[in-house]
Amino acid sequence: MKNRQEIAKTRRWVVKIGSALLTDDGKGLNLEGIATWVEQLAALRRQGIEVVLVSSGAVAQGMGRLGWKRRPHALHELQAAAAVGQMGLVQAYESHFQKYDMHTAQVLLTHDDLSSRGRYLNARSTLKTLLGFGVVPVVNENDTVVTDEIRFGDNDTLGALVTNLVEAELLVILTDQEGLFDTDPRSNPDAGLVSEAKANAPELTQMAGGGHGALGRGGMMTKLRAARLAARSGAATVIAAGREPGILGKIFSGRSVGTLLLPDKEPLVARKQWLAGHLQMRGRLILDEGACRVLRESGRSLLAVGVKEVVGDFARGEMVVCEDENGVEIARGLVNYSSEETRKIRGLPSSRFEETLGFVDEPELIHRDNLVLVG
Ligand SMILES: Nc1ncnc2c1ncn2[C@@H]1O[C@H](COP(=O)(O)OP(=O)(O)O)[C@@H](O)[C@H]1O
Ligand SMILES: N[C@@H](CCC(=O)OP(=O)(O)O)C(=O)O
Repeated sequence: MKNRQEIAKTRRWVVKIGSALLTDDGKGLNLEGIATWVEQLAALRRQGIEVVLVSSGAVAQGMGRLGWKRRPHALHELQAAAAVGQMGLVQAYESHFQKYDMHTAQVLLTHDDLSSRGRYLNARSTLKTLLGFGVVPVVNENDTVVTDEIRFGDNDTLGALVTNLVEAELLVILTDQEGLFDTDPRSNPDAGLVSEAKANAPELTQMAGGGHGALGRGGMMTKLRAARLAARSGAATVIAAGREPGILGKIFSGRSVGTLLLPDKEPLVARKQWLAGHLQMRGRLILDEGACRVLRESGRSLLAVGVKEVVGDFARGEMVVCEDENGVEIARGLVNYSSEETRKIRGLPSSRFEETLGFVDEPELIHRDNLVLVG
């Protein structure tokens, strides 16, 4: 994406709503706010945009339900509050989306889910399947099970990782400020709004250095970092005021609201670079002539039926090299089945996976989105 006019052409967004907005200055869950955001999200859906919602607010809502006045420090108490509060949070979203005949799905993620390759693929295919069914996934960190060291801590980072995961083109971070200012507007009334910048521009780091609000966790620094993470898969980020009426529609129509942080690369280029450069190869698949031709000429997914031999040990989600029978590398990709499973299903059509393995994941051995051609 190069400018705001291109936002209307995007098809998949991640929208993150922060604690600062959701918890109504500590007075419990901001149900009025939720009603207006859901209305706007439903309108986006009617424009053909698929949306993953990343919502904070579980801890604050749980504190309200348990009658606690102050945020506890003990991790187990925070985790208990989150478990109680998450119920209220998803209830609120589900009942509001129902008014628009839309379904929601609760998705709780930990850092492990996104850093382990196998779970990464699982989370990715579940989220994409939900989007395909027109469901709005409501994502939060799985506060109940995470330990201190591996907490995302703030949902900005989680929003960015989900953006990478589902290859969204836009990450929208709704917060209690109009966007990124050149200094913290809470402590400096003359602070000026940054309307547009490259996510990786070094001068932004100092601007975002202020603290965070009483209820939020990350402040602007984690939002800037999130924009930089999102840019790694070619997504743009808009940081904007959740309380401004119709804010999502304004962003969609290219109005100059909030801060637009642009990636350096287009999504496809970014993804292919990531696939090609950042992962260790774990094994090799030797393909027959037909499979080589299909990959080279039509850019389709690799099916097990075209695999002649499997070399090495790999797990689901790991990177493998695809070669022709003369050892010439054709492509690399993330494989949907382990080496042991692939040995059993090589040469077979996907209709026979279930009888052979006792289960079936994806019908493709390597999905074309996870495949990069070499040369
Ligand atoms: N340069 C800046 N521009 C805008 N806000 C900033 C800046 N530096 C720090 N902040 C603070 O970040 C807060 C928003 O972050 P946070 O409280 O974590 O919200 P959320 O819960 O929405 O993530 C603002 O209320 C503001 O005080
Ligand atoms: N997972 C936590 C949210 C963490 C949090 O507050 O993040 P943020 O909205 O980025 O300041 C919760 O639901 O309470």
